[in-house]
Amino acid sequence: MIEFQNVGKTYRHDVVALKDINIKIDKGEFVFLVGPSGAGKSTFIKLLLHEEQATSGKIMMNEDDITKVSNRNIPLLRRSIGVIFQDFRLLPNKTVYENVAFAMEIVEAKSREIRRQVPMVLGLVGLSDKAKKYPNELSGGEMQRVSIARSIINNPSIVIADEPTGNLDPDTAWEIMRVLRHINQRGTTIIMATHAKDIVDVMEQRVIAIEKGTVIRDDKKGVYGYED
Ligand SMILES: Nc1ncnc2c1ncn2[C@@H]1O[C@H](COP(=O)(O)OP(=O)(O)OP(=O)(O)O)[C@@H](O)[C@H]1O
Repeated sequence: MIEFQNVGKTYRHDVVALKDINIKIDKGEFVFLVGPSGAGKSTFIKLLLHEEQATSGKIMMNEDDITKVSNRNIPLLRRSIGVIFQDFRLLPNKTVYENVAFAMEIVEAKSREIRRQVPMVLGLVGLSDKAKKYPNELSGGEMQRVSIARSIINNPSIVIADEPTGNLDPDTAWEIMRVLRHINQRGTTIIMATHAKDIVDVMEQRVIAIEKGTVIRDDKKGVYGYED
């Protein structure tokens, strides 16, 4: 469960990115975050990851107020959240298998666990036959599936996807959405910031629209609602 209580974020020089945000997201929800460029979507995500500090308010994640988390515990917080980016961010000198395994190595998982989990998760995203390939031998859709595998390998309760289909053609984008929906159906909360109108309109999931730093819509089965 995630809850924003009266959350505001003002950057330097009085740039107000978010003001008085009140949002509750339950475990297992699939949420689209939409809004024009500069509306505050990335800031919302950065606050969840503790990459930026809220200026006011509380952000509850499960039972904890993460605005109060100590520096020592930030890595632990980040581990409970998987992240997927538009530009994949894979390690070019590691194979598909190694890219995913690396996310387990940094949390000091046992080798036996790694050997068991990585093939399972690669199977889940449909990449079992690409385990030995390097990122430059993959298509965009395959690279994004590696990044999804990496995001879920440590079993986070939440996955945040920031424009995950932004670099993909429409068919490949839908492949990625099927994988994300599958992960959501296994119980993982998904928060996806996107400008992909077609995807939002067809998926009929919760849509939170942010404009000029405030939530202007929050619909259970929402639509994109913009022309771009
Ligand atoms: N580090 C920063 N310092 C100062 N202002 C910032 C910083 N990051 C973002 N902003 C400002 O905060 C506001 C919200 O930006 P944010 O990146 O959250 O928007 P966004 O909705 O993610 O946009 P996009 O769809 O283009 O990614 C904008 O006015 C932006 O210029």
